[in-house]
Amino acid sequence: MPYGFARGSCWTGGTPWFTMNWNMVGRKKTVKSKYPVNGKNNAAGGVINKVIDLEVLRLTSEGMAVGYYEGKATFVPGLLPGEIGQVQIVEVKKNWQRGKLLGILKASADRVKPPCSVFSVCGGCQLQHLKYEQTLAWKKQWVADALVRIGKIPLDSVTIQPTIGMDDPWRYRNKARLHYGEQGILGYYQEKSKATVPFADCLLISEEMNRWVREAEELLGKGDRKSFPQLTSMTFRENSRGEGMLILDSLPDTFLADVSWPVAQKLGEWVGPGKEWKGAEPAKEAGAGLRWVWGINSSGEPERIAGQGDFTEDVLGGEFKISPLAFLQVNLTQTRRLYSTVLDWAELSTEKVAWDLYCGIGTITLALASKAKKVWGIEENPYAVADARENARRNGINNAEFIAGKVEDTFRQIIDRPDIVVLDPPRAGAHKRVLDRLLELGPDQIIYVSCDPGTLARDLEILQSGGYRVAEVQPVDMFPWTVHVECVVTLEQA
Ligand SMILES: C[S@@+](CC[C@H](N)C(=O)[O-])C[C@H]1O[C@@H](n2cnc3c(N)ncnc32)[C@H](O)[C@@H]1O
Repeated sequence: MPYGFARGSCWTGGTPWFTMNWNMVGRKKTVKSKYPVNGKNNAAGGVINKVIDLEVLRLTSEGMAVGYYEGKATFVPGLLPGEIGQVQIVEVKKNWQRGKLLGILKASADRVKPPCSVFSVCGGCQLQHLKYEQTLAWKKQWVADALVRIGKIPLDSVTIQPTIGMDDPWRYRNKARLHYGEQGILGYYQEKSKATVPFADCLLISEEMNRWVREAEELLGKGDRKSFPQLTSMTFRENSRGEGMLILDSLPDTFLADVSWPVAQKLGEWVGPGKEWKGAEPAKEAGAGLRWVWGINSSGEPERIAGQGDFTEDVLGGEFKISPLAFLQVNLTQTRRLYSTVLDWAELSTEKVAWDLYCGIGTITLALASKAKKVWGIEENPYAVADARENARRNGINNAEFIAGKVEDTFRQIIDRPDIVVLDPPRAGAHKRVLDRLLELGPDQIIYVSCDPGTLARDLEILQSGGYRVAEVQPVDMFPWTVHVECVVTLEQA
């Protein structure tokens, strides 16, 4: 799914740092090691159920505490560096073992009480037990470790800035994906599990979005869900004006063919009609509140169920239309800081051509276009490309051109050589063909935006081996209280 609540770990996570190698952030080999849940294997020299005292040295990239017991790396959730915990061993492997925390014997001065009542079971946040400033320091360190260990980039050759944090790091998410649990209750998934965690108030989303979740449960869950049992999950999005969009996943074809008319009518009454539903109430006045309901049909296409007009967001002074399946960064406050860093670092002039690869709805593209001679954007999601073209029109930009398709398959359609390339790939990083092409073309500057330090470092090593120098790295806390971190990196010809 191209949208959803950022769950659990980054994809390099789960593997202890000491066993990480290039392949583990490579393109072919998928890392499956995710601390298996049953602990039957004790053929590796450890003792299942043994209770030990463990001193924690550091956190893994998944936020898991790690210390050594009799020379064996031991992983435990819930502890912090410097702490000593009483731990029961639940799984033993040749090189590592996993434990369950029984109690904290020595607490860190950086420990805080997690404000969320379901923090210990929900897979959404991993760091609510650590002081916010320390989470920022830990994220900078995680980026530095990845650059050194995976990217082979000497730390004395690059400036890594402190992580840009938030003044108020709560209720920042503009999107949440919920799953049905027992009795039609909506919740997030638990860490590494499909079991749902119901919640009364998720502190990462607005109070308003929390209310929509509860209303959706009433309308679509507890009562009417049996009219469309295939509906297993849904996504809410909210813009900075407090307007909301609900996207229902995997609708049975019959839903859109009116069989579930009572449900559709309820949705129409909730947000105002979109389709010409029989007997629907007139559309509500525009304004804050849930305004749109879309369904994803069995072909994976979005269909409007209720609400009129477009879901839009204001980014750096521009107005952007966002289709239900198009990507938008989940934290608008930090997105503005991220994009401002890109714009500050981009050495652009009206003589220069820029490429914006993996451009989404064209947010970065259009910001670059106002300073450049011409900007080319490439994006594979057809709905996002249509939005990008519409967004250029709405914002009066006529020097940006968009290509629909995978970057690795379409970059040769761009007829202008770039002076500067911005790339913002998904978590898996850039395709090797894309990096090779950049090395062939040799733009003066490459700005790499990434949400995964592991794949970022892997790709930076390739660019560095091909003649670029990593000049500066700016981590941005796009996902407070989680182990995720966003980075902007500028590279110049060595
Ligand atoms: C991290 S988002 C960045 C989007 C945009 N730069 C922004 O800030 O909103 C990555 C984008 O790359 C797109 N994408 C993923 N794989 C792609 C590929 N191989 N070629 C082109 N676009 C791709 C996704 O659809 C998504 O819109």
